[in-house]
Amino acid sequence: MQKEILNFINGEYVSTDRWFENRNPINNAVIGQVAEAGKAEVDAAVAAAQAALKGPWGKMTLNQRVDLLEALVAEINNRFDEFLEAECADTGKPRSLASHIDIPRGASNFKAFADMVKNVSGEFFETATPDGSTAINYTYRSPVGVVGVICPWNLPLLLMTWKVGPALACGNTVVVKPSEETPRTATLLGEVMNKVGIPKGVYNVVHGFGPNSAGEFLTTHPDVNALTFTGETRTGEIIMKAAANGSRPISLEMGGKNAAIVFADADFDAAIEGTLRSCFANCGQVCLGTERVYVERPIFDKFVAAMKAGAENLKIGVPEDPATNMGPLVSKEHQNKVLSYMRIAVEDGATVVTGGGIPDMPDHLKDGCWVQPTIWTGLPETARVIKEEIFGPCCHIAPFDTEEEVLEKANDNVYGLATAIWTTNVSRANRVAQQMEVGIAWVNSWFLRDLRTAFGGAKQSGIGREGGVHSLEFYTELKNICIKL
Ligand SMILES: NC(=O)c1ccc[n+]([C@@H]2O[C@H](COP(=O)([O-])OP(=O)(O)OC[C@H]3O[C@@H](n4cnc5c(N)ncnc54)[C@H](O)[C@@H]3O)[C@@H](O)[C@H]2O)c1
Ligand SMILES: O=C/C=C/C=C(\O)C(=O)O
Repeated sequence: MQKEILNFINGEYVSTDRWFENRNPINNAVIGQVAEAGKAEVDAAVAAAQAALKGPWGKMTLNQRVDLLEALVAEINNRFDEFLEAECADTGKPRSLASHIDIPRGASNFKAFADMVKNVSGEFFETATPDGSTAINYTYRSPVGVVGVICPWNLPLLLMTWKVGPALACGNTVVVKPSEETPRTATLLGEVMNKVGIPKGVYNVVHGFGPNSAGEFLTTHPDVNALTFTGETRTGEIIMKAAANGSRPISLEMGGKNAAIVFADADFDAAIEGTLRSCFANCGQVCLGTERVYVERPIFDKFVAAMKAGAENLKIGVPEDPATNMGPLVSKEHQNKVLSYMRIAVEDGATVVTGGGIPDMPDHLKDGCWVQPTIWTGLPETARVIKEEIFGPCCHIAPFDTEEEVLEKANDNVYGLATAIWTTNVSRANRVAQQMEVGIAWVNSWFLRDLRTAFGGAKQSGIGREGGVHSLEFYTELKNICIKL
């Protein structure tokens, strides 16, 4: 396990004289030191990214780029176990989860966008001209240039490559600022970039924090042509303001307070399995996860009882234990935030169906960032744990009687990222999904991902859509060329 985690600039690992701690959330032990990038390092990374655009990378054909991206996929898979160990060390998440979601998607994101750029077509019009002749009009896409990529800590490799994949596929270069909580896999990817022959300067990594650190230095850098961010809405607003200087495009994937809606005619077992996953997977640290569950009254009591049993059956433990279903939260800071909401729920009069505190852990894990999977009922819709994003393994379950009522409640939130609707009535599923004010609606499923589909949030959950051809809108500059014949 790497003890010193360095920046990756212009194809080389770069140290600095400022270090911050890298901790493992299962026991909060310091497992490494991270070299914090200052303004000089961010300037060097941006300059390297600019130079690469004018160097071999900028001169490559689409097919040459696609071949390199496909080589990236193969090499990430060759080093699968190293990425797995690094991701689990940073996050404490179960290996069973990271080996099925985080690392495979870390590779397949590159494949998805290599395929997309290979197969996407443009526009062509034959235009009659006033002089009786014709002209042809067609579109041509160019890279936007240097893309600043700011990433969160919950799915570090997946969410970083979800941005770097299309950016590189479209011929851009990137400067990545991973979360300070989870620096390892983005750093390891630098070795893979060098190994497969991605030219130096195409992929750069600068470590640090937000304000007055690498994050701010990157988002305010005048030579960064576009900014893509995934993280909290408040942070996204700050970055949006920074992007305004120089009128730079932004792509924002932000917070959520997602609702699951369970109708009485749902496949009960499927709804329980899917809702348990959407509430507790990744210790509830998934932006698409559920923190509000609305259940049609006839099955409410049975549903709450089944959710309680499922939550209490979750094995909380360390990544390497194959029986582990749920790991810790990412940090002490986040653990304190989630525990504060558990206190707030009780103060507001919630019935604690299960959880609400810290699980008993063996002595060697007692200092970890653990929290119990928690279910509440009985709160009014105005309660803070129903309005505010907690980003932990907790949900409030409430009954409803009509479609109109549940739509009103589910949509009454500043966020609008995702929803999961459980019903066997397809017409109702379609009707309800269309009326949900979100970017992503799953029916009888959750987190089922086709990377060609549009992905993003409505309201305060995001700006823009990425995925498939939708990523072209952000990662390319579209030009119309008109030739008079
Ligand atoms: N919509 C999505 O697809 C999606 C996906 C994952 C996570 N999220 C959201 O992310 C949040 C959890 O992640 P987080 O705690 O890392 O978010 P965060 O906003 O605290 O940090 C995200 C990143 O922004 C950086 N940052 C912070 N302040 C900055 C500033 N002023 N300038 C530049 N960079 C700055 C951080 O260092 C980090 O790398 C949750 O709200 C979750 O909903 C959304
Ligand atoms: O925590 C948020 C998860 C986001 C997932 C994706 O962006 C994806 O699946 O592409």
